[in-house]
Amino acid sequence: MLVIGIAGGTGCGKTTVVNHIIQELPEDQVGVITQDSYYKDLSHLSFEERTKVNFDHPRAIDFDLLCEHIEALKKGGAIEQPVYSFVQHNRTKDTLRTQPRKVMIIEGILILTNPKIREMMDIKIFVHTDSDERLIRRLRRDIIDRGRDIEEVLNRYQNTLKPMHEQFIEPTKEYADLIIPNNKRNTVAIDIVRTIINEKLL
Ligand SMILES: Nc1ncnc2c1ncn2[C@@H]1O[C@H](COP(=O)(O)OP(=O)(O)O)[C@@H](O)[C@H]1O
Ligand SMILES: Nc1ccn([C@@H]2O[C@H](COP(=O)(O)O)[C@@H](O)[C@H]2O)c(=O)n1
Repeated sequence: MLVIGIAGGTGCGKTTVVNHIIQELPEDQVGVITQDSYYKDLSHLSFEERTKVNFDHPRAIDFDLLCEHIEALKKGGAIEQPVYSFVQHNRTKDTLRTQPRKVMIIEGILILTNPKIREMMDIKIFVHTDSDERLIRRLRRDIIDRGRDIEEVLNRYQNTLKPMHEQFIEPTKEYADLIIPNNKRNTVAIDIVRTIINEKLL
């Protein structure tokens, strides 16, 4: 199994890049795991309390479960990937049965902060987009798709997101084998990653 990690700050375009990469690749040979599915279960907190959680700190992620799942997939077993609700700030009761594939892509802001997960990756990619562009994209996306308003996004950006990005996410660029500039849509980089994957699938 070829494990590809795709990291980068919020709004840099990780999900979009992954979707473009897997387009035209055989569905039964490539799988995706998203770090967002592994936010810790916060059912013990009220909704109000959950809105105040720092979701940009590595401790917000259940890395033990993520590691366990990657290990299981590598051994050929299927996993039950949790399904996350950004509206509820919590895991839902649903899970997504995820089968092992020849190529597994793991994407998320903090995936390169964890040494054990880095070890399990064959290729580490960091998607770079300037912070002003990321904030603009995040504002639009969170208001349209994640049930937020402008105040919520800007407060979170100033209070936790920006400092956590500087402390934890940006430094992981150093671990990347490949940095994809994504201020504009980068079809060349996507084609390169697709070529690498196609070689593995031959
Ligand atoms: N290269 C790009 N140019 C313009 N908009 C983009 C680009 N890549 C992604 N977007 C948009 O930015 C928003 C955030 O992208 P997304 O892929 O969800 O980022 P991430 O997964 O890194 O948080 C989405 O609305 C997406 O359509
Ligand atoms: N309940 C939550 C959980 C996470 N976030 C934010 O999501 C960002 C990571 O996801 P991307 O798709 O943008 O990479 C992260 O910056 C968290 O602040 C949230 O807003 N609410």
